Amino acid sequence: MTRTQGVSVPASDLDTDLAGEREHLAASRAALARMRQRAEALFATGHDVAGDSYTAEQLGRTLSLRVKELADDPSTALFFGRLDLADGDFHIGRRHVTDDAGEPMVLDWRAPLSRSFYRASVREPQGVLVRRRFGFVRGELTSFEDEHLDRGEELGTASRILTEEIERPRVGPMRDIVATIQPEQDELVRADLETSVAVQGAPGTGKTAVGLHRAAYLLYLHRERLKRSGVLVVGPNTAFLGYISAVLPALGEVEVQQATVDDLVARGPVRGADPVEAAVVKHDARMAEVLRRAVWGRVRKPESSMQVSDGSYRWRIDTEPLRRIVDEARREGLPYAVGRERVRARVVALLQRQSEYKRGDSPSDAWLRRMAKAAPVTEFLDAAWPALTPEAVVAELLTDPAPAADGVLTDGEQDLIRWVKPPKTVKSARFSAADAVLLDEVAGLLERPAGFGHVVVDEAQDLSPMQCRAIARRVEHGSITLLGDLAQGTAPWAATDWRTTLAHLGKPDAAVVPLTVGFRVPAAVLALANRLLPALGVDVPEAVSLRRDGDLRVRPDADVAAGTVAEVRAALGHEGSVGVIAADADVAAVRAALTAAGVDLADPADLEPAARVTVIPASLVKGLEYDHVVVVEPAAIVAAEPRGLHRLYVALTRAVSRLAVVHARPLPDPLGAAA
Ligand SMILES: Nc1ncnc2c1ncn2[C@@H]1O[C@H](COP(=O)(O)OP(=O)(O)OP(=O)(O)O)[C@@H](O)[C@H]1O
Repeated sequence: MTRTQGVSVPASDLDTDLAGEREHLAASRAALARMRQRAEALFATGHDVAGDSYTAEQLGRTLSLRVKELADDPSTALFFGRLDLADGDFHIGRRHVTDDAGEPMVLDWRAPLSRSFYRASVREPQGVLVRRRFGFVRGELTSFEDEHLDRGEELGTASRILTEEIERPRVGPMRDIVATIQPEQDELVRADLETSVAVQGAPGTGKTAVGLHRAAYLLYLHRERLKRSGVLVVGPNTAFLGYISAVLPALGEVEVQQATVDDLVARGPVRGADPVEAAVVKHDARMAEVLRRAVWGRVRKPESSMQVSDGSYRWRIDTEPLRRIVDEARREGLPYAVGRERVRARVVALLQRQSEYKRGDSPSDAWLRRMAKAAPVTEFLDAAWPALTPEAVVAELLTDPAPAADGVLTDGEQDLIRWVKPPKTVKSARFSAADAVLLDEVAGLLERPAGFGHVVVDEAQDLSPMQCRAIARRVEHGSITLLGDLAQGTAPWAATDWRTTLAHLGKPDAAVVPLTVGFRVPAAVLALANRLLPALGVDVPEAVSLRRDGDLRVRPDADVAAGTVAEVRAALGHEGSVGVIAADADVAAVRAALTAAGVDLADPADLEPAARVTVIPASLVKGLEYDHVVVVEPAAIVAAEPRGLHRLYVALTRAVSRLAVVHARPLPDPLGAAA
């Protein structure tokens, strides 16, 4: 049963220790149940104790979240580690558990003291005498592993419990890694709230895991502040967001917003589509200047004086003061819509001064409001500083780009974005996904959006400059954790260096930190994928796999469908999930072949599917992983798009244990040469 490493104690002592730990686990579980009961009782009486309905609602919300947070999932370990320090020992787990007297039974992994669990080493023991890691099987404590740092014992990545955790078959959505966060990951997780950082990591180095744990850590440390502003996780698509959606709730965090960039900028349904060449222009950083001109180009120099009557008197403001008001407001650098109201307020202030002078006392608030809405004031504003909507600005630009784009975009680029058939009204315009990003840029010029305290951006290599700006607007006063791999960039505008991306995100000075230890892809599989790296045109460090176990098969087969069925059948002989990745256009045929062969297929959108086999288009597989991956016809995946080799690199690096490559056509060059 129990085998601890590096410790020379008799087996009976180990058993005693294990029994003691199990007792502590049972007592902690009971204490947690009592904490939950107390929270539930409070929840039930919340309405009676709250003074008014608003407070009752707030209190009810807080308490119901608290009840949710205190849920005990018997299948996961309540604690996974222990630190023996000179002045006592502490169990480290997913959340604080206290006994009835308020004494800690389990420390939250995010507490300052828990840091040593992840970082202490023989060289820097940080006061730790012994670090103990626990092994669990289905929530049952079955083993532990001690490192006597005080005696120079240190396991590092040789830890059996770490190895077992990494090699555990994957089923269902992504899991948290609190029990086994590695020191270089922990450094990123626990960076200050003010710190923005870009993490360049090869496939499977734990970037997504780091980003999610960082969000949980920041929420723990800055709960109140971040509750007000919010934390946002941006991912590449909804399949990915579904896959990661369980991690933060498992860590007790149920209030983090998760969105794709498209969700973030959506103002209405996407009803149009762009040819890729047009999308490339629309996503280019120069569009920011074009749109700035399109908006600010609407401000006109006042050409005439204004006369306003309040029923008793007629007031007049000359052209010159009106010009001054407009010029000054322009120079103040306010958002456009705020500037318009500023101009209105200053015009009314001039009228007020005249009235005071004439009448000898201040006009009433009602008078001020009436003047602000008076027809001549609004007419003046509409001419000098017209009210705008993002839709109207973008529609006008796409109908006739020249006024705003001349000198910024070439004639050819203007032709690409010009509508062939302009819509009759702005309302009937069929805006595309790329247009939504432009609409968002304009909305940001008109009014500043509310910002988040922290934003985690995953798969960031695929963000366009304009998408980066959309995120930047929402995190101007907050910080960013940027996660990505330049080698996995598949968008036409994919980043080739992080500095440029960071600049577009408004965090030009953020550090770029590499992660190179691979926790997913076995060494043999990684060796195959790494052959593609020199052809990908980016300068990134290779991952070094922690996994020696995996298996790689390359299967030339004139009948790809039959070969795929055979590989899937072989895969089903092992435990775990099976992902079949094919070029998007081939997916239907692959599904049909497997179904005809009697293989049950899971719906890719189903997070806890009954069937183990999922057929997934290459374009949607980013960020996901399966125990066994079958890549169908690499040549077709490469041929499907300009950055097809990058797409293939992504597909080949989804395997946790085994990869099979089935092909009838020759393998793409970098693979074929050495296969
Ligand atoms: N410290 C760790 N302990 C155990 N498992 C880990 C650790 N770090 C990462 N993993 C596991 O390795 C796998 C890959 O992690 P993750 O998806 O975060 O990598 P990634 O760098 O985002 O990969 P990709 O570039 O392919 O999106 C996941 O199953 C994750 O749980």
